[in-house]
Amino acid sequence: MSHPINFDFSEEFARKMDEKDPLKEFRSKFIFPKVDGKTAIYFCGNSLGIQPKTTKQYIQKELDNWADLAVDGHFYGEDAWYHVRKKSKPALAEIVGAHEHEVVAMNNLTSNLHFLMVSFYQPTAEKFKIITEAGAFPSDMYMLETQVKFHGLNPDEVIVELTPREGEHTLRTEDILKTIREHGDQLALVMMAGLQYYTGQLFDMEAIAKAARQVGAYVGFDLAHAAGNAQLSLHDWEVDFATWCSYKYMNSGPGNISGVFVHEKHAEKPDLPRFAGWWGHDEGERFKMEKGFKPMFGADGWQLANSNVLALAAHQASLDIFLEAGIGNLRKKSETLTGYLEFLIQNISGKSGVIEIITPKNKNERGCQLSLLVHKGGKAVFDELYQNGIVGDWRHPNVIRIAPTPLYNSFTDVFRFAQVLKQSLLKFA
Ligand SMILES: Cc1ncc(COP(=O)(O)O)c(C=O)c1O
Ligand SMILES: Nc1c(O)cccc1C(=O)C[C@H](N)C(=O)O
Repeated sequence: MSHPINFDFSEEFARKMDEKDPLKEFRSKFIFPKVDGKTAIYFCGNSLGIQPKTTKQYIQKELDNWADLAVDGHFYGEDAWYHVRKKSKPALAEIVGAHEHEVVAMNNLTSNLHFLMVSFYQPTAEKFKIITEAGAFPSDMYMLETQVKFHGLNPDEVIVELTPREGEHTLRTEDILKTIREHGDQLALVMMAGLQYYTGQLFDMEAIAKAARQVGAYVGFDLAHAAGNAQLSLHDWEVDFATWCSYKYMNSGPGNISGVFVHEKHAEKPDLPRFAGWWGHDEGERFKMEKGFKPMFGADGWQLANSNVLALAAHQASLDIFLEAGIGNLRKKSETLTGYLEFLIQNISGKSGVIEIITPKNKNERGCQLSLLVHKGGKAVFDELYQNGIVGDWRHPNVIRIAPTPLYNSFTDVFRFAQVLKQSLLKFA
């Protein structure tokens, strides 16, 4: 069992923590952006992860293959593109806690949400409701709203939003489960974030999946903020489906490829509705160019189009770093790093309460991100942080999100952030 760490306020403490950090070398594998010509302290991996130094070389290799082989690159060479999707599977399976046949990298997150809804939202007169969290990321809201309308239904009658109790910022698991049971008879689907983008709350996906199953509803998660951040066991939790993006904690580049998980219990259901394309069709017969869609086994059967090779190359550069670091080791450091950030912020805000951390205190209910509700001078405080080279993000109306990532952030980064925060509060709050 690991011992709790006695955090302290000195720079010396941060330096010592960095010295003994078993993952400290990983920082040097990344390129840090600059603010006003100076290297930034980057806490925005929850929006866009930074670039691994190896990304260029991974992409260059595929550019060379393309230049040298052109169309032959699909079938020849050590990394023939026809099978390129297989390469990312071991790392993705480890990151989300799945079997390799349950995951595949493809498309973008919002597109995948729509495609998975086609399979897992089949409303009937009896079972038609969808439970989701209130204040979900807008793309998810628009996706649900338009999916419901596509079935000729009224979103106000179908979508049940989970809201925190009066005076609280996050959801209680017991309330989520109660809502699932209350709507059980009419519930078709629970479709929500695994980790909420605004509050940083990590939901108890295992309990939610179990409750949904007990009332005969499917369960799917948007893991944009959870994949590569929290430890996940999608297979064991019996989640039906999930999807995520790779440009946040997975550092694969702006807008880069998404991933999907489909539980193996759905691996061989050719009759499950889906919007298909040739890349989901049995790969042994794909080039027969015949009528009659035969889905591939598992998540691969949800692919539509041939793989985006350059996107996958950038993705792989980052996944290889993840495999080397190990998701368990990353999570261990992450808990300590975020605990340290919390400790320093609480001390700075003190009795004034000018900063309220709305992310849950319990480490099992959060990832690396802390969401700071700034009660006074919020935007000015945020701007001051930025002018001092600290990159977090501002989320309307009054939240600063700070996400120290275990791959490339240090304890000293967190210490420096706290110092600037203290100055900024003195000036503006
Ligand atoms: C929770 C969540 N859902 C959806 C999206 C949209 O993702 P994309 O634009 O990659 O489809 C994001 C981030 O932009 C997100 O954080
Ligand atoms: N993808 C983004 C973009 O192109 C511009 C600005 C922000 C984003 C994001 O990904 C936002 C992110 N999902 C969030 O949690 O705020």
